[in-house]
Amino acid sequence: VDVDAINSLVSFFENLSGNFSQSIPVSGWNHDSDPCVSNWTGIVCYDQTPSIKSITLKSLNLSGVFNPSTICNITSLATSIVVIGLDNNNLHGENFDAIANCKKLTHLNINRNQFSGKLPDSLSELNNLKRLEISDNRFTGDLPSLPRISGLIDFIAQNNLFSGSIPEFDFDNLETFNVSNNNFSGRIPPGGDRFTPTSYLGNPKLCGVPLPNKCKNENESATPPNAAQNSNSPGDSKKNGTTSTEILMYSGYALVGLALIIVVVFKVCKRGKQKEKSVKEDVIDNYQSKEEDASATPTFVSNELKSAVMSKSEVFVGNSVESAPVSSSLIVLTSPEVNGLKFEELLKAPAELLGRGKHGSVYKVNCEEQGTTLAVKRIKDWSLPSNDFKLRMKRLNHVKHPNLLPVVAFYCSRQEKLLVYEYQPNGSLFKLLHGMPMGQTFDWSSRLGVASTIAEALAFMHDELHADGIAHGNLKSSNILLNKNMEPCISEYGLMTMDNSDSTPLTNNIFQFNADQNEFGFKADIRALGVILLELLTGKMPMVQNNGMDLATWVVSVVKEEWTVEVFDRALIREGASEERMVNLLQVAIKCVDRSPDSRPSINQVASMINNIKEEDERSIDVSGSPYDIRN
Ligand SMILES: Nc1ncnc2c1ncn2[C@@H]1O[C@H](COP(=O)(O)OP(=O)(O)OP(=O)(O)O)[C@@H](O)[C@H]1O
Repeated sequence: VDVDAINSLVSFFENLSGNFSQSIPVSGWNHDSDPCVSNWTGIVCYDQTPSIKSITLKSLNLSGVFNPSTICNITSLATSIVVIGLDNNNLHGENFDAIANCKKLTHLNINRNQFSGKLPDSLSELNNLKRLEISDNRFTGDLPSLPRISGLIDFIAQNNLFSGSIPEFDFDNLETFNVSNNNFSGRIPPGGDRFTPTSYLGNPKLCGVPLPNKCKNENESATPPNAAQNSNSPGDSKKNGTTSTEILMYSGYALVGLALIIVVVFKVCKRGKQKEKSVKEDVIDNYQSKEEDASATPTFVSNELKSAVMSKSEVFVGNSVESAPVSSSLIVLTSPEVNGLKFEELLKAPAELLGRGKHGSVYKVNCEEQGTTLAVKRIKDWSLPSNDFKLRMKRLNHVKHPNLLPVVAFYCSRQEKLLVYEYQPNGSLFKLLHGMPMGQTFDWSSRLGVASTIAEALAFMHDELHADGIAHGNLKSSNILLNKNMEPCISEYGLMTMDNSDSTPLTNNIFQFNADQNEFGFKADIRALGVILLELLTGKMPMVQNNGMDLATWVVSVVKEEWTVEVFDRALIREGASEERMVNLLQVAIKCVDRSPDSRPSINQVASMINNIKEEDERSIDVSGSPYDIRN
């Protein structure tokens, strides 16, 4: 790297760190070393030519000034840098418009800093920009004409103070778009409804689809459904000038609403009184009415079940699967956490809905007596003979693996089927991958660790249960839960009907397998694991993508076009994960999702391929490799 470039980089860093007034834990960034030879912190260089490819200095508590002129006015840097990442510091901006000279820039990330004022118009001259992240700052004023950047894929600008209207982006080209929590006003431009309301929420004067508040007319700004009519802020003259017809109309609505509320309250009171009466007559009714009282804590089961249980109250504790009659009893399997658990306690415990899946709902239930928190799954539409169910539970109860979440108790009657698990406090892999706040990273080695752990656990289960024909049947990232040590655990093994992603007809009864279906179940698990690997690699959700394809089909089509690197999660690219090993894992995933079940590898082959990649990753001291291959 030439001397001019080194001097400029040093002054760039001086500015960032407030002229070295802070001590920042970085190596290099001095006049005496070469950024590419001495591996300056946050610098990635090209392989062939010793020039700077990316500068990433995030979360270093830098509280000086980001002055792009120091680097973008130096030709050798301006024509080589593609990534600038400075997120999560305390930086202000200076000479920001010089950023336009860094013409090769594809990624600019300055999320979570202290930038204020207008975004410079020159930003829209960055023709190569693909991802612009400026969220959580204090930018004000109109957005520059960013739609001029034809290749922009991600625009992340939430939590600022931008105002004016949203420019007409080419929304079809955007993958991520977020302008929530700003002061934008007016109609959301055409095509903006490709994104969900969360991309726009928190802009009270914004209107139109996908937001619930409709625009009044062509040029009108927002009319939020519950907008306070007494707003007297400047610019609200239209609202203050509400016509008498409108006042009459709103009063009419209010009167009708009031009448409805009175009728409902009257009915509720009447019902409450009737209940009160029966309370005195019947113990079970007493229990029910208490539960229905508005002040009672919500629980998770129906009142019919409660009465049935309260009247029968059979509870079997310990390893009682063999001996217990199945109907109307909670069968507590071997788990020290829930020993002594009584069904009544479970039923009465406060419950909170965690989510509804295809096969039922899951509740978080706090059992104070046991000092434990459980997750109870209520299964819907499960017409399985109780004895088959009991047999399967018995078999599954004998196969234990540290990364497999066991059922700790279950209940099975004609009315209800419940599965009880220990509550896992750290959510699911799905949430970790797709529900994390922007910028929070799930790094490559952790992803590889998760992949290998799941594959190992699945291999163990397949080995143990192959002869019984019990595959997982519903493997997906929302069924991979993270325990208190953040280790992945497979949940719901062998309990559900299969997710029929292979479009092969299946029986409804998971206990009546023939040989082909047996094999099919295991092969379906391999495909499901392949999809999880693809989620880990791409960071994308498994469902249908914007282009109408599911994740596996999309990845395979991109790879066929030889655009392999395009599929990887940008967070991994930014982090500098080894492209070679990502490609290796991608190859494993593609084998797993092969359309033909017979062409898919066995779980032992998959586990061993992933382990090899992981071991290679651990061995490598990959400090000089170029992780970036961003196509221009
Ligand atoms: N033991 C548990 N601890 C913590 N959260 C759990 C537990 N079991 C399930 N959950 C969470 O509860 C939510 C609903 O789970 P559920 O299994 O019903 O959904 P799903 O996996 O999307 O669908 P399904 O399994 O029915 O096809 C999910 O977010 C899941 O991660």
